[in-house]
Amino acid sequence: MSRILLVGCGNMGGAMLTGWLAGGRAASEFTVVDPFLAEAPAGVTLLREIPAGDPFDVVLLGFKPQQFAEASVPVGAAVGPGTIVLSILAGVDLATLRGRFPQAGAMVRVMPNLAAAMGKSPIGLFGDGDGAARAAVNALMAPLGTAEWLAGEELMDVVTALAGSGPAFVYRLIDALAQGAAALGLPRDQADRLALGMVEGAGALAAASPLGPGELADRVASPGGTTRAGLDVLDADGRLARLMADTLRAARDRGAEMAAEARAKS
Ligand SMILES: NC(=O)C1=CN([C@@H]2O[C@H](COP(=O)(O)OP(=O)(O)OC[C@H]3O[C@@H](n4cnc5c(N)ncnc54)[C@H](OP(=O)(O)O)[C@@H]3O)[C@@H](O)[C@H]2O)C=CC1
Ligand SMILES: O=C(O)[C@@H]1CCC=N1
Repeated sequence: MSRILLVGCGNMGGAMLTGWLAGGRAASEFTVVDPFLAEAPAGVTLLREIPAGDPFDVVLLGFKPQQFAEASVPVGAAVGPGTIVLSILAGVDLATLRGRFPQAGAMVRVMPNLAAAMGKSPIGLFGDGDGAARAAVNALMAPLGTAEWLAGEELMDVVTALAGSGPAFVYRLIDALAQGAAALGLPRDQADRLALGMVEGAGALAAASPLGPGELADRVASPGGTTRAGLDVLDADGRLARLMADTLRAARDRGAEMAAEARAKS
């Protein structure tokens, strides 16, 4: 039984809370501080300000990076030498976070996505603290998905682009597939259903298969068939690969800019 404080419980903090509760953690372990959140799940304490009293075991920073300079100040009162502070803030680097919470037992950057609510999020981790703190973070992340510690902090912005922002890129792809099918005459609602079902099944199959995505694509493509004709369009001049590389680079670079903005303000 831990005392866990969520500071900012919007889309992402809320998804993590949902995942933890669905994974069996007791609601009574959680306190949420959020200025306007109308209600918290049953049994979770909802407050408007950081409470006085003993430091929490875990504090999750769940507000936006642009709010860091102001929102992080009162949080210090909830952090002691035994506290693990987790930050899901895109960009904001470990040194900036540490500067604000020098007393924390461990400071760990966490990059999940909204599928944490279903226990299906990839999660990038980078931080300090000892082996016991790392083990505690691993246990905390387990109900939310698959966590991986990163070898260097510079990789955090890449993982943010891939694992954190990635769902939005996939949603755009699903939409574009449906739009393309609709342009070829399929009713739009039917195109939406089929595109989503196809992506769901393809993802599940890839996750269950020992084959990599390249090999799986080749299995779909019969020689001289329809798939090869489509793949030839995606692959011409590395079109899709270049588009994805540009997309991830833009997201990665924005993370670095946000880190600089937070550094300058704190
Ligand atoms: N959305 C996503 O898919 C992902 C987001 N992230 C990260 O998660 C964080 C939150 O993003 P997201 O959930 O999308 O944003 P939201 O705006 O949905 O959530 C932020 C929450 O923090 C609250 N808040 C604002 N100021 C304070 C304060 N001073 N103290 C406590 N709470 C405060 C907000 O309240 P109010 O709305 O009233 O201002 C809001 O409920 C960001 O740092 C982002 O980088 C990381 C991975 C994925
Ligand atoms: O868009 C953002 O900045 C956040 C971080 C990753 C997903 N959402």
